[in-house]
Amino acid sequence: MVGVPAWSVVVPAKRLAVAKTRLRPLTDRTDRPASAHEALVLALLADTVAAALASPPVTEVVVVTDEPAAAELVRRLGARTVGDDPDSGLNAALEHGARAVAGDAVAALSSDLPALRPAELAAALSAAAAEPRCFVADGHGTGTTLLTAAGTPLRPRFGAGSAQAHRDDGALALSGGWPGLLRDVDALEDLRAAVALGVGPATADLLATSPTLAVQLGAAR
Ligand SMILES: Nc1nc2c(ncn2[C@@H]2O[C@H](COP(=O)(O)OP(=O)(O)OP(=O)(O)O)[C@@H](O)[C@H]2O)c(=O)[nH]1
Ligand SMILES: C=C(OP(=O)(O)O)C(=O)O
Repeated sequence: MVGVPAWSVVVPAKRLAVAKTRLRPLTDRTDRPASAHEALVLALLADTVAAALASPPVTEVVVVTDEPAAAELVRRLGARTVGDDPDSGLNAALEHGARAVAGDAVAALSSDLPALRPAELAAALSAAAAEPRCFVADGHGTGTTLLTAAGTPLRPRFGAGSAQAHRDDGALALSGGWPGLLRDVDALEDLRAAVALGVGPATADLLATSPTLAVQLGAAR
C-alpha cells in the first residue's frame, strides 16, 4: 500500500455477564462481585478504546458489542458501535466490524489492554503499513492483541493459539517496543503486570476507588 494509511480499529466486547471469566477469581473476592466485575471489564475497555482513539493514525474506532453499558461508554469516548452480528463468536464479530469501517486499512484490537499507549499503537500500525496482513502476539506469545489488514480482508483467527493461527494464515508477526500492546488482561497476574506498566485513567480510578479490589489484587501475591 502506498503512503501512510488511515486506520480503522475494530474492538470486540462481549456482554458483561459473560466477559472476562478468568478475572472472576479476583472480583469474586470483593464485597459486591457482580458490580465489581462489570466495572473492571468496562474500565479495561475504556482505557483500550481511549488509547486507540488518541493514536494519530487511527481515524475511527468501531466497537462490536451487544452490551448497552459498553456501547454507551465507548460512544461517550468517541467510538462508533455496531451490534454483535451474527452473534457467532469473536471472529464473526470482528468480520462484522471490519465490514462496517470506512477505509481499507483495518485493525482488530483486543479490548483488554489497559496499559496501551497511543504511541505504541501508532508504532505498530506504522510497522504494519508495509505489509498486507500483520499481527502482534500477546506477552505469552500464544494469543494475539492486534491483527491488521491493509487492502485485503482481515481474516481473523482469534481464539486459543491465535498467534500461530495468524502466522499459518500468512500474517507477518510484528515485534517492537510496545509493552502495553502486549499486555492483555486475561487473569490476575496480567492485571498486576499491566498495573506495573501503568494503566489508563479508567482502570487506575477504579483501583483507587475500590479498596477491596485493590486489596485483592495485592492480597493474592
Ligand atoms: N463482540 C464480541 N466480543 C467477543 C466475543 N468473544 C470474545 N469477545 C471479546 O474479545 C476479547 C478477547 O476475548 P477473551 O480475552 O477470550 O475474553 P473473554 O472471552 O471475555 O474472557 P474469558 O471468559 O476469561 O475467556 C474480549 O474483550 C471479549 O469481550 C464475541 O462473541 N463477541
Ligand atoms: C481470543 C484471544 O484472547 P485470549 O488468548 O486473551 O483469550 C486471542 O488471543 O486470540
